Amino acid sequence: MIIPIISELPSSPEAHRLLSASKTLPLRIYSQQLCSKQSSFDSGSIGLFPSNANFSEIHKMLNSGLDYALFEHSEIESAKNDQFYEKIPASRLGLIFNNCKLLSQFLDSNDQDLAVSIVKLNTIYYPELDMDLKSISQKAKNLRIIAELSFDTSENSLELSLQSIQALTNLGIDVCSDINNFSFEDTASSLNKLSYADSFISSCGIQSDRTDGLYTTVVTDQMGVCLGLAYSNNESLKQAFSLQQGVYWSRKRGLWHKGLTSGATQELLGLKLDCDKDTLFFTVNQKSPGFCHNDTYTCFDSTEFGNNGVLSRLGAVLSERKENPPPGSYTSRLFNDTALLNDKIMEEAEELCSAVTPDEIAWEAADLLYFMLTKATANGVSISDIEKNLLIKSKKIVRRPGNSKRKLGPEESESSKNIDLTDENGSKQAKISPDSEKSISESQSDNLITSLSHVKVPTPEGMKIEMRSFDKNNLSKEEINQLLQRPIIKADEIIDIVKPIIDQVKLHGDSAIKELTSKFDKVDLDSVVLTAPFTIPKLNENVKNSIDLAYNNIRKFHEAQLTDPITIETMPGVTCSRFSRPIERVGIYVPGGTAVLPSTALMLGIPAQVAGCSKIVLATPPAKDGSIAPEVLYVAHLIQAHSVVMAGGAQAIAAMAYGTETVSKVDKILGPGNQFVTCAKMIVQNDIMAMVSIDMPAGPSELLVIADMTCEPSYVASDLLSQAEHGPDSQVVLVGVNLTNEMQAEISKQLDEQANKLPRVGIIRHSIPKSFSIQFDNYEEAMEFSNNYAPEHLILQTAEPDSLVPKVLNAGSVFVGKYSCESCGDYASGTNHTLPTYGFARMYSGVNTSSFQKHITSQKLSKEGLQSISNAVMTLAEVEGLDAHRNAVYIRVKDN
Ligand SMILES: NC(=O)c1ccc[n+]([C@@H]2O[C@H](COP(=O)([O-])OP(=O)(O)OC[C@H]3O[C@@H](n4cnc5c(N)ncnc54)[C@H](O)[C@@H]3O)[C@@H](O)[C@H]2O)c1
Ligand SMILES: N[C@H](CO)Cc1c[nH]c[nH+]1
Repeated sequence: MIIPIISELPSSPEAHRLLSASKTLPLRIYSQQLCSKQSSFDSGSIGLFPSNANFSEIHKMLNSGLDYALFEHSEIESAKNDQFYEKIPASRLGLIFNNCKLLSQFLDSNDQDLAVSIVKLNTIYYPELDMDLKSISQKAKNLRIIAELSFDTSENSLELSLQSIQALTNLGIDVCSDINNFSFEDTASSLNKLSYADSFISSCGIQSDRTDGLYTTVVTDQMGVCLGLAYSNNESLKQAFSLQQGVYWSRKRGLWHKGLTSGATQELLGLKLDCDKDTLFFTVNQKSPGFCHNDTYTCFDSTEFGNNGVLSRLGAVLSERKENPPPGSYTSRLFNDTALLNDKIMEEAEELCSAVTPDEIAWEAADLLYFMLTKATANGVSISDIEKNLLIKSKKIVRRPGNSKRKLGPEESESSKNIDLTDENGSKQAKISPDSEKSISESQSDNLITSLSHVKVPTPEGMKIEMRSFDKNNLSKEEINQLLQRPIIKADEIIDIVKPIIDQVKLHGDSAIKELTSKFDKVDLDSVVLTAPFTIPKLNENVKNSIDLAYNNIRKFHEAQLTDPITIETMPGVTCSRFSRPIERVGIYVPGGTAVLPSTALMLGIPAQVAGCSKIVLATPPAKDGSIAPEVLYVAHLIQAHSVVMAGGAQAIAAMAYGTETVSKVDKILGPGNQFVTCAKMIVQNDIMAMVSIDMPAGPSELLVIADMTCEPSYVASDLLSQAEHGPDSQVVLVGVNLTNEMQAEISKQLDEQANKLPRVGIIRHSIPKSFSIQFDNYEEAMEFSNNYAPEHLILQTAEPDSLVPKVLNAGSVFVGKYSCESCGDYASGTNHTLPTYGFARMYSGVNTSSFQKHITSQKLSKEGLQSISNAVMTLAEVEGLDAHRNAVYIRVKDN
């Protein structure tokens, strides 16, 4: 390929055109002077330097994307600079030799690897006479050899020069020459210049493998999205190169300047050949609507970009929003509100740091990408600009150690026993001192207000795992209110994911469930439902006995919740009663994304069975091998489930809400789950067509422990960890009543020690920094805080825990005294573990027997009863202007 040498900035339109054409070629050489004017380099840039050049400058350039640094070999030799070869990495070094002999000698005597060599051929070159060059090209297999032609520009010699270029190309040697030796003008030869387009053709070495002699041409955009296939020949290629546009050879119509009539032109950005030089690769900036004759962006997908081009599409949409902001567009709002955009970037970055599972990480990374690209677009930076920088960074020869700018080193925490949560901008979030006096200065409090409930920085490995610690005496009312809040859930974004899933299941039933299960759970199901009787693999005896014990206790407690009908005579002859009836068809969701939960199957199935529901449908995600855990199947058998739906997430909820070919429709759906499950429950509950109700909205698990000086520190720590291990968003709270610093330090030590021995310590490193302890002076204040927080689980580890129970106003379930650990309630004591979270304990109860029942009232009035109530009913009906109501009484009493 031809490699132009560029020594000065273009001053004429022709020079500009030559320069921009040079940038489409794979390589170009810049003088030192031009190199020092560039802060970053396009891919394929080579710099020409004297041997006494400042090496730190050259390093900077290599770090900024310069591909190779070139030096005159003779200068290095004469400078006797022994360390020269140590200064530039061999893979980025090139040497210029004055003739073939010198290069040959260098190759024979020097074990120095080179990336590039340039051999100066000072006259018109006749390859058939130069045996040296032939032998060098065979000898130097891994070395790129470039011949510098000093053209004889007399008219006859120009033709010879083109022949030389072609002959060198055939030897696998590139040709470089000063860009001023070329011209795009038709009259190039009369100007004593070489035609740049002809030189390009002669040097590219393309050969057709087709009978019609055309060159297959792959066309992509800057992001590598394939737009389609076209054909070229020498004529079209010359046009493409000289116009810097997409010009091809149509097999039907001949020369085809893409978009000349439709306006969908292409700016040519890059031109290269494939490995065996029979296919061209054009990189273009495609103008709208696109490359395809069907007016789509690519020829391969009717949806414009297809899956491969999602980032391209996002880039295009962002640019479009910037140019033509539609009213009410959120992106346009971000363009105009830099502070909001910066806040969103920080928020999403923190969420990405907190993400643990691959799904969460992909989700959060996508959010962050959107906001990052919005910032880039707002400032005129395109995705290909970002890619260019990634490429430059990948070429760095000197790298920083890669330490974070955040002060989170273990040494620092060891020495100061403080965690200094300094954010990327250097602003303090909160200074935490577990063993020393807690204090939050005035100046910190502003930051604290935004960060108290939203600390998302996980504890790095090797650092002490500890909760943030506060004293209510150092906090304002507003700060205490901040602590009571749970993290904000991004409902809109989750709805955008869940709604299409529900619609898909509604529309395509079982086949949609199979498709979604394959997508999200990576399981290909043959059938969606297992129907009773179930085939249960043999269970370990101890496991089976434990499930049986739990079943009996939970059943006893839930049977006790069955209520007798109420019958009462409100007035003589007026009898009112209330009785319960089971909800006939119920769906119970047993989560299974990160853990198998037979205990949740017990907690939901037993009250349903006790209530007498006639059809219990259990849904749970299948394991990777498509099976359902034997423990869950055993529980399904114990609770006499009608069927097991082998699906999870929103698709399982939709299937039970609407029914499919094999999944039975239900009247109520109960059970916990992740944000997709919860969102789907909320959506189907609001769809009148589904006619389905739900138990309650659910969120990540929570626990609040109230402890005084009589508590056992190791028990407190173990309880906190038992809920912190559920998920990265779980929150645990220690409410201390007059705990000394020593006691707090002991609980903190126990927490760290126990956490580090747990297999789920990775999750705990996320959940514990989101958790906190807070100290109060008395039980009243502690209870008030707990009631305002409304925890899912409340543990009382105090001297007289029973005395605090009457003061509990809001909580899902209470665990009284130091032996009542929360785990017992999770599995086997008898109470239910499906409980309201997120503060919903203020108005919701946990799942219980009545969750599976409805209560029906009835009444019976005697003649006397009607007589005695009639005046009141008719008067009130009159007040409301509802005469038909009044008349129904009047017609009965008028004759008496
Ligand atoms: N409050 C309680 O009583 C209680 C009891 C047990 C579990 N939990 C909670 O339930 C939750 C269980 O969550 P889980 O994820 O382990 O199981 P899950 O069964 O709730 O969710 C798993 C399903 O989510 C779907 N899903 C995953 N990624 C998705 C995506 N990107 N888009 C759409 N759908 C996707 C998949 O279909 C998968 O089957 C946890 O938060 C846990 O703390 C609460
Ligand atoms: N603690 C959970 C309710 O928040 C339930 C559970 C299931 N398995 C263990 N625990």
